[in-house]
This record gives sequence, C-alpha cells and structure tokens, in this order.
Amino acid sequence: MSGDQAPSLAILGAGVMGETVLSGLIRAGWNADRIVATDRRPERQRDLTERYHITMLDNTEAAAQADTVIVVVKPQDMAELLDEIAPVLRPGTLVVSLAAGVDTAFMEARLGEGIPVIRVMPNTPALVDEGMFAISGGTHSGQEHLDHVTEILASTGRVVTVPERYQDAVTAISGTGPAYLFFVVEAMIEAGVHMGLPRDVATELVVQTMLGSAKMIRETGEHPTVLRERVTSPGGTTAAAVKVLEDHKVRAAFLGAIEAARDRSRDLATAARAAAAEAAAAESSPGEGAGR
Ligand SMILES: NC(=O)C1=CN([C@@H]2O[C@H](COP(=O)(O)OP(=O)(O)OC[C@H]3O[C@@H](n4cnc5c(N)ncnc54)[C@H](OP(=O)(O)O)[C@@H]3O)[C@@H](O)[C@H]2O)C=CC1
Ligand SMILES: O=C(O)[C@@H]1CCC=N1
Repeated sequence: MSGDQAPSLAILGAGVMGETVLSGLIRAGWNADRIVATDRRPERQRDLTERYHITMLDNTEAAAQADTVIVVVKPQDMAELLDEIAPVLRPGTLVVSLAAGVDTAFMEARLGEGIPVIRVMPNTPALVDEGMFAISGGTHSGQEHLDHVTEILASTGRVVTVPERYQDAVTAISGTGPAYLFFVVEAMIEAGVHMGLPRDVATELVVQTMLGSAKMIRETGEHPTVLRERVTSPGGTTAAAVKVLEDHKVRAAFLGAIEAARDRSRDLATAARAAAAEAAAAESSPGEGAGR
C-alpha cells in the first residue's frame, strides 16, 4: 500500500461514468488529494480539476501511484489502456473495471500474473447516491478485494456480488435500465403535453409518480403485479390503458430490448478482444499502416 500522502485511488477515463464515481467519492467525504484521474482531452482535464480539485495525471503516472485503479473507458479502448498501465502497476494494486462486456479473464491476461481484478457494472443514478452496482471477482482477487470495492461504491448506492456469468444480464437490466425508465418517463410527459397539460406540470406529475411507485415497490415488498392490480379498478381507466399496452406487445418489446442489450454486452467482449488483436498485429508489423 502507498503511504498516507500518496493518492490511493485512480480513475482512468473520467467520462460520464468515471465522473459519476468521482463525484460520489467526493460527496462521501473522500479527500480530493487521495484521488487522481485521467482523461484524453485537455479541456476535460481542466474542467475536472476546477470542479473537484483533483490532480489529473497521465495513465501510467496515475496507475503507478494508486492502490486501487478504476478503469472506465469504452470496452473497445480497454486493451490499449490495460497494456499501457500493466508495466507500471505495483504488486497488489487492485484493478477495477466498470466497462460493459469486458471480462476478468481478458483483464487478467493483459495485466499479468497476480494482479487482482474486479468487474463492476454500475449505473448512472449513482450521481444522486441511488446507484446499483453488481461486482464480480477474478481469479486473483479475494473477499478482501470485493469488500474494499463494496466499501468504495456503497457510498453512492447499493452493491451486490454476483457470479461473473450474470454480468451480461446485469448490464442489460441495471446498467442500461435507467435509459428504459427515462424512455418511459419521456413518453408519459409527451402524452401529457399531447393532452394539453403544461410541460412543467406533466413533468412534475410523471417524475413524482415514478419516484412514488419505485418507493412503494421497495417499501411494501409487494409484487409489482399486485400493486398494479390495486390501481386497476374494474372497467376503469387503468384497465383501458393496460389493454392498449398489451395490444402493442409492450411487455414483449421490453423482453426483446433487454435481450438485445444482453447480446450487445456479449458482443462488446468480442469487440474488446478484436481491438486487442488488431493492436497486436499492428505492433508486430508496424510498416503496414496501423503502427503507433
Ligand atoms: N454511461 C453509463 O451509463 C454506463 C457506462 N458504463 C461503462 O463505462 C465505460 C465508460 O462509459 P461512459 O462513461 O459512458 O463513456 P465516456 O466516453 O463518457 O467516458 C470514457 C472516457 O474515457 C476517455 N478515454 C478513452 N480512452 C482513454 C485513455 N486511453 N486514457 C484516458 N482516457 C481515455 C474518453 O475520452 P474521449 O472522449 O476522448 O474518447 C472519455 O472521456 C464504458 O466501458 C461503459 O460500458 C457502465 C455502466 C453504465
Ligand atoms: O450503453 C452502454 O454500453 C453502457 C453500458 C451500460 C449502460 N451504458
């Protein structure tokens, strides 16, 4: 472990999700001088420094100093980033990936023997401390690593440990899930506006209804079908609405959409491996165009 003064956590690739984690740590009381981050674009680096008072470094400087390195680049950029930091990691440094599709075997193969890795699927509601994180350990990680990552992430949401084989489905449900719910909210607001409600009134009605319904599911512990049935008066408005949703096969559309997300998560693993193979080919024959 590094000394008291050294940064103990590095966030490599501070885009949307990297900043979500970063802001959560700061809100949870982490001292900004214990966090370093990286990003490719200088204007983004300046912006993050101004807003969070953290130090922006390059990837190797950050990875060499931190006890825990969180990698949050797109799956296709992961091979290049892991190859860049592998030589500078100190033994025992924990590497945590938040990328969809990138499995622990892929990370371990690039980082080398003995580097513990954890795969996490986060979601953006962590920005308001209501995130959902599912974490899985790799071959060289133990319970202490899972506990450490749980402690870091728990400040911004709930954390569950799952077998890694569930991660593509998790990605489709909770990682991608906020987008489905935002989509439903958008559609309901537009319906309100279509029927003549002022947009701000429609938004207030829909957002509070979404929040209240989520809270009701959690706090009553009742099955959603039971809660829906309680809203559905015989011959009433809800029955009329649900019939239209069933006629349009909305339930089947959700199943299809979520399966598509799960399949895309699997494809991203293939894409990450293809990007790695392409980079290796370019490295071994630099004269043929794609060499760095
Ligand atoms: N957004 C979400 O809701 C969720 C995202 N994730 C995962 O998080 C990861 C990031 O997604 P997201 O935050 O949305 O994407 P972003 O594009 O917003 O963030 C990635 C950031 O990393 C930067 N970057 C890329 N390569 C490097 C590098 N080699 N060194 C330093 N910085 C680099 C990018 O810079 P540049 O813009 O120049 O490319 C960008 O700022 C993905 O793997 C995704 O699967 C997981 C769950 C939810
Ligand atoms: O769309 C994506 O690929 C990322 C992963 C889960 C949510 N956003």
